[in-house]
Amino acid sequence: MESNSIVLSAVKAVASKSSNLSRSQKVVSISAALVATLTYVLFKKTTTPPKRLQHIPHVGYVKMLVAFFTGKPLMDITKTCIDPVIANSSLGLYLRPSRKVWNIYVTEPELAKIVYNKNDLFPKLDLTRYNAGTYNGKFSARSNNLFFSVGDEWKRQRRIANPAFHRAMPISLFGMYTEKLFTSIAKSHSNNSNEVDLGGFITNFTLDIMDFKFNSLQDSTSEYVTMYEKVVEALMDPLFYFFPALDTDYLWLFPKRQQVHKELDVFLDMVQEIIVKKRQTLAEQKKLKELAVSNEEAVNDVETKASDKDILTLLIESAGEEENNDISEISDDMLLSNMCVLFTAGHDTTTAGLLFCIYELAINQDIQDKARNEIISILGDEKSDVLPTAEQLVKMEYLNMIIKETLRLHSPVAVSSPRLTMEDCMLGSTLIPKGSTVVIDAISIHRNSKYWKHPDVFNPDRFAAGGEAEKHAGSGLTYVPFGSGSRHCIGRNFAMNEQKVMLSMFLRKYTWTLSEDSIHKKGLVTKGIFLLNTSEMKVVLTSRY
Ligand code: HEM
Repeated sequence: MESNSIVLSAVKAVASKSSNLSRSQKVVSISAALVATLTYVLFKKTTTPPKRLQHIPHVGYVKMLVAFFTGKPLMDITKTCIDPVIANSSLGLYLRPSRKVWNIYVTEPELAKIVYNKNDLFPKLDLTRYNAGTYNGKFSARSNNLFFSVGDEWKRQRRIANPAFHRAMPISLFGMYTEKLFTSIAKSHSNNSNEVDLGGFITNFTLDIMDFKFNSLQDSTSEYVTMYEKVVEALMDPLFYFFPALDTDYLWLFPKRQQVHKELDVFLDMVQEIIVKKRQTLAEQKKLKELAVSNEEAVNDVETKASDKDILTLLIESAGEEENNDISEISDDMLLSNMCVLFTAGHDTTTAGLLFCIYELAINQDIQDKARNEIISILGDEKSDVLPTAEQLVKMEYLNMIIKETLRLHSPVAVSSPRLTMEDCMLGSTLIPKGSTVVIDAISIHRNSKYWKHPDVFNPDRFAAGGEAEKHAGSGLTYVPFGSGSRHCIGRNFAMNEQKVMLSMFLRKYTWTLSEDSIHKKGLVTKGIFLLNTSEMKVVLTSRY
């Protein structure tokens, strides 16, 4: 029945039964009936997918919302709300509610390949307009950065950023910060206990790698770190994410949130200051280099080696090259916007990858031993830290398989950003109407038992040469932790190398098991819905030297 006729029949029903009531009683009854009916109609409208999508099975709106707001781990939500829907459909698609729309989620590798590869038919949805004025909109959901831009602006952003990610890899920087990580871990358990919560340490390690002069490994209570932690918490707040109007038009109702907005302004000013200082340093280095151009040694003194350069330096330098400009002419605002997006895209994801890996190695001691043996065969077993070289990293095949398997089983980016359907089209056997939003469900693809044998089991051998993963060729995209197509993760190699350096040094330095009172004793507990992470990783560490 149409909404109008529901309301009319409700009013008629009340009017017919209220002939004995006084006029004011009648007004009250009819108003109450109207409010109740309108609420029902609105509820029905919100919780039911639109007609044009009703041929695709959907997950329960209320069930999802409750799970979301009660902070249930994504795997629990997947098992209780999503898996049953997928199991009862052969389409390889299902619907899931998002803020104002129902997104189409893709679970079949063949269909994922079409969506990722046909960028003209399924471009990334411009999310910035949904976030205008919100906390996320001020922080990173802006049209002048690589992650959120679309169309020609995105092409320009990608061209600018490409050299920063592909020309040089800061391998020595990763090793240097791993040594700092060891020092700060050693300081923390001088009290004879070997139990360490690695959550905070790894977070600080990956923050320092972004080299915002956070110096979090030395001072985990530094102003930047404290501010940044608050920023992340505020970004992930489900209430304001789901109802962005509360973050803008109705912000006056939430004094605490207003305070959080003010804190963000201070944080952004601090990052801006870092950018200004970095620019000054680079400009001074450039002048010194010009002065010393005839003197080989002096040039080497002023120039930072590519393998030691942090991401901000690389970004400023490659932007300067692309614009064919002096570096002082690149917009500060564009750098700020990109640095903010790299905080979440590059830092949280890698932290999660490392922590999930440490968890899997803690509960699979045989795999930990085998990985350590490989590392020792490459880096030796001296009783001191060894910083691996790029050539040595290539030889760490088993460690590579472990990282890949971790990213399959616990993909930190659980789902892709939404894509917009530009024309009515078929995805497999299903009609996708123009204007629908499509999302790749990496978690479900990675656990699809049609392709992955015993998908819930951690088994790095899947990624051995000639192993299960290779046999999927021709089955579409069965493995998408870094996305695919033109908008695949630009930081993929950066993240893989960062993890390899840290884990190889960590395996040489320590053995570890999961702590008895770890929250993960019965299985990995994650937080987040789109980006997965964990707040705690308590392990018992034994130093090997
Ligand atoms: C384990 C670590 C990482 C994982 C699992 C990961 C995953 C992903 C995924 C799945 C996408 C594509 C999203 C989509 O298609 O909607 C993506 C995009 C992106 N990632 Fe990563 N990422 C990681 C590390 C990094 C690092 C270290 C950086 C930078 C320092 C980075 C920067 C980006 C950027 C800028 C994009 C957007 C690219 C574009 O749209 O052109 N990521 N990442």
